[in-house]
Amino acid sequence: MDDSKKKISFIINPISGTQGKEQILKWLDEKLDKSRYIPEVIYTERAGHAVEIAALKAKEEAFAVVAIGGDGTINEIARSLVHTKTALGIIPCGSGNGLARHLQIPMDAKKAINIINEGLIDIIDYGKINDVPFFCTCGVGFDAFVSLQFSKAGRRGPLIYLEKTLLESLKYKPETYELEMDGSTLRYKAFLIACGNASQYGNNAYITPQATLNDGLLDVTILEPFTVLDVPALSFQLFNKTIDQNSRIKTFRCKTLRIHRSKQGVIHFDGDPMIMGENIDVNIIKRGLQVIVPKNVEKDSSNVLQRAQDYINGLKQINEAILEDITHTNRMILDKGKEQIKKLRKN
Ligand SMILES: Nc1ncnc2c1ncn2[C@@H]1O[C@H](COP(=O)(O)OP(=O)(O)OP(=O)(O)O)[C@@H](O)[C@H]1O
Repeated sequence: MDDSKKKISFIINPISGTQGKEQILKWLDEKLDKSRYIPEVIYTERAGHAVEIAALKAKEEAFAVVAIGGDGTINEIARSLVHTKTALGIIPCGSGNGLARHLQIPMDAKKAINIINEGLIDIIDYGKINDVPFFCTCGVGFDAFVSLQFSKAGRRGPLIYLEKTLLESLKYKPETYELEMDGSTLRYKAFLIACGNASQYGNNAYITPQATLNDGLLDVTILEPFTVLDVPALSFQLFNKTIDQNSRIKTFRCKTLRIHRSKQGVIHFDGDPMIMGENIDVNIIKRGLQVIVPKNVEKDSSNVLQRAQDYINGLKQINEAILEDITHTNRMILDKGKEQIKKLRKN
């Protein structure tokens, strides 16, 4: 074996996102720099499998393990790579791709393979919610609640996520939380508390717009209860990277955060739900993960046009979800009406 070549493993999550993975495998075969890398491809067989594969590769001191999946797959791989010599690579293939978008890794798999060929490494922070690592965002409240609903939904993709979000937001009741941050304590009634290592949930929805991956700090966004009138501004600002300017939003930056709530409930880490107790500790571990990153990144690549396009795409999806919901609601009202007429006729 040629010792100058580096071992690199590609882990494919077959259920991530909506895109087929066969084409990516073809491009890998065509485009990966074989003079530099000795590649292997492994498909995950179940949730959690990528944690085991990545741990084995880190033990073998492979140069990198590349996630072909979304933030959930990245989370499983990266948690086994923290504080090792093995870097994380990403070929974005999920529904949201929050970490890849933050790092400006192209959504086009061919371009993402080129970045792996260049092999430039950066070292980034990661976070922990209680003992569970996260790399993008974690949180409590409505977004955690939706991630639980989403995991049960069976179908994946951004539209179904939005559809679920709209339906559930009508029923969701904000909770009161006590927050301890670097020595001070505050109480908030909040719709959600989002903690960002990176700036977005995915799909360019910037919930912690000022977060950076190398400041050793946690960016916290608290969304206080809001009315239907606030929704257009909130959704525009979410995609426009300016949600921190909304009057319903409070933002903080801290090293450690303790969230206390009245009862146990759901949290999310990188979009995956988990039940946790009343006390939740969130903190950032500085410079814990090596990642393959693009060479040329713009300071703020999402220019006004790109953001406007993201916003319009978001609105289109929301409209489609609302239409589908209205049709469904109308159908239910109609069915109920028919039943009542039947009953009246019988009486
Ligand atoms: N072979 C498999 N079968 C079933 N589930 C799997 C398998 N491999 C991985 N998983 C699980 O699939 C979940 C979803 O994967 P992932 O988050 O990468 O995709 P996504 O949800 O479409 O993208 P994103 O998180 O970017 O929105 C992960 O939490 C992981 O545990």
